Amino acid sequence: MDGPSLPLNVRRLLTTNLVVNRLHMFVNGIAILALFHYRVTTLVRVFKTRETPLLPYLIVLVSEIVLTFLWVLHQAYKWRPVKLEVYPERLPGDEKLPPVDVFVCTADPSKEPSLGVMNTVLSAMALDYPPDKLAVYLQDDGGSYVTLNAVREAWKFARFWVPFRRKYELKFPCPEAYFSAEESAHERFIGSSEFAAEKKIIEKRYAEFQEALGKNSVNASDSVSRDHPPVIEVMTDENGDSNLKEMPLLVYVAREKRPGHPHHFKGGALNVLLRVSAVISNAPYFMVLDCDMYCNDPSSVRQTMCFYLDPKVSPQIAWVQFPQKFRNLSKHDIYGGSLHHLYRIRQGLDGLRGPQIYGCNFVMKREAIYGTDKIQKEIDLNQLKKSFGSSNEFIKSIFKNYKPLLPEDRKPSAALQKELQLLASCTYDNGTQWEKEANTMVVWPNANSHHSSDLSTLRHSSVPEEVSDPYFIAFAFVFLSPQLKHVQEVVSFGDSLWTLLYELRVWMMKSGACYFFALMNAFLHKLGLHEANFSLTSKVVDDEQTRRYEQGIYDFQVSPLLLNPLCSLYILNLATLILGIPRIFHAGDQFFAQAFLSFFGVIVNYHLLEGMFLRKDNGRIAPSVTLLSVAISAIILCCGSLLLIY
Ligand SMILES: O=c1ccn([C@@H]2O[C@H](COP(=O)(O)OP(=O)(O)O[C@H]3O[C@H](CO)[C@@H](O)[C@H](O)[C@H]3O)[C@@H](O)[C@H]2O)c(=O)[nH]1
Ligand SMILES: [Mn+2]
Repeated sequence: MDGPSLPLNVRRLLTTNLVVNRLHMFVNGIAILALFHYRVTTLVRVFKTRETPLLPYLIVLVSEIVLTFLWVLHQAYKWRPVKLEVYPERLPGDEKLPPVDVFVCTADPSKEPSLGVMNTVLSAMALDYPPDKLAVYLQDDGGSYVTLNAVREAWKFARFWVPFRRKYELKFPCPEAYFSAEESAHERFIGSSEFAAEKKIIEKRYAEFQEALGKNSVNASDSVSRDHPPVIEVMTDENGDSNLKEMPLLVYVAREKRPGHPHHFKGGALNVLLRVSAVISNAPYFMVLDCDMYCNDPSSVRQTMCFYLDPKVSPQIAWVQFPQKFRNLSKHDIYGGSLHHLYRIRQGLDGLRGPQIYGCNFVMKREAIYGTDKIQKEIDLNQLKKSFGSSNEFIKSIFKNYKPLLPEDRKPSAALQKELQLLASCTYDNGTQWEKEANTMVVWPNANSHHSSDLSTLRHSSVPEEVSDPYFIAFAFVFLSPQLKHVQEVVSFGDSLWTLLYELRVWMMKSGACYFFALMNAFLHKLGLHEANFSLTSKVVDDEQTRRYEQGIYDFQVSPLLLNPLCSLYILNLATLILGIPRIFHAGDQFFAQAFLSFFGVIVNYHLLEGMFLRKDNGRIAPSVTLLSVAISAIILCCGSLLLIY
């Protein structure tokens, strides 16, 4: 046995990366300063002599200030990269582990097929954790009987899957992943005939389960209701003779929905889950999963306990964030779906005060989100009601030693049912502090909010420079050094060089489309002209799209609104390159840098050119989008020429 003094987690400094990062920061910083020196002196000269129009210089200066500001902020990610290591095998015995509640959110069985959602639920139930300390809640924002039936089926299948996973220590807690993974052929008990026989039975049961869900999912979209009372069902065995202690708790929750009542999307769903679970299991920790994010490793919750049970680390942390890992990525990961740039950022954040929350796949302290570590015993009850709403039971649950109300047979008493109806009602948190703070805390769509940190100096040099000018070197350096740094990061992370191109493309596409609209949204929201909105991502697999993705062909079947700015920029860039070529021949190296940057943009984003003009398949950019973009870029080009004249 390992002695108690062995650490549960270790923070290893990535020294080589740290040195490379800081050196790069220093040198690149000096080059940026040189660039600003050049800019300011040129600007002063132009201002005095008025030899050329002033405006383009000012625009470039402002964009450079913004980019430099972003660059400086991003250096935090690189300041102190560390790697966290955990040793779950050193954790104390099961009796000392704290309970954990798992929250899974789903919203619409026609866009989020039941089989996938139930696989997420099953993967959480099959985690390597004491079953009497694990409770899985599925919150159904569709209020759909299709989902409720699917949970009942999942419970039946889980009765076999959970003990099977545990008995044979399978590496995949998610049945779908287990049955489709090649690695499952290397499981520990693969040689045993008993295992083989049992596996066969489970496989058959899984096939039956799949079939049942298939039948159940007919009319999935009609089953969705936006006007219904709360429905909460704790799964249990009807005959009551089996040993429930060996199964984690499984609870279906559909919070009340009424037209005209804001429901705050996933944030609202999580709030209801926090309240409902408080009176059922009230675990001090909760894990949040999106319905398509199954647990990939049976030990994941144990891994988080390596932080929470470490008395030195635990008081300083509110959550432990897992990386999101995607299955079925194609060889050419054209959309950067591996999210490795986020992994790299995480190493930096771990070295500071820890990562941001990604919106799912994290384990959080209940206390941290309640803010209750500050509550003193003597606090006034009315004060608490202002924060936590009117339920006495919920308020009692905040204090230590609270015993949740669910009896051992998992059949809620009438009193508990009444409490649950109250806690899952859509008006529960009206007027409370909770409504003001917590709903907005989780609801903000945070996907796509991460920049690829390495690239923000990309467009730094963009105004006439002669190759022979000494400042040209500074410009060239500021352009090249982030690219080289990006190469170093990608390669040292073990990714292929293609990743460079794909990450660059995704970054440019996000900048030209997503960030642009996000900015507009933020402005409109500030002006009160726009309500926060959320449209559910469809998880239904489209064969044609999958085929294109496998072949590394971009799919442009998205809203034209997103494509227009991107295509207009591309065409603009292409046009200036073509129009500028004769000038390069006349004026020689004076335009080299400009021409090179345009050329770089055209080449990196070649997939847009292809999508607009060369492809014929359904995934191409619609001709109407191309036409509109040509028109927009022509207008910008004309305006630009006018600007240059004055
Ligand atoms: O009204 C709603 C809308 C969504 N969801 C659920 O929220 C999750 C995320 O929705 P999805 O459409 O998959 O959003 P994505 O853009 O893929 O998700 C990103 O953005 C979300 C919102 O910030 C984060 O929660 C996710 O972790 C992050 O991956 C899913 O399980 C949904 O079922 C609800 O429960 N109620
Ligand atoms: Mn999602």
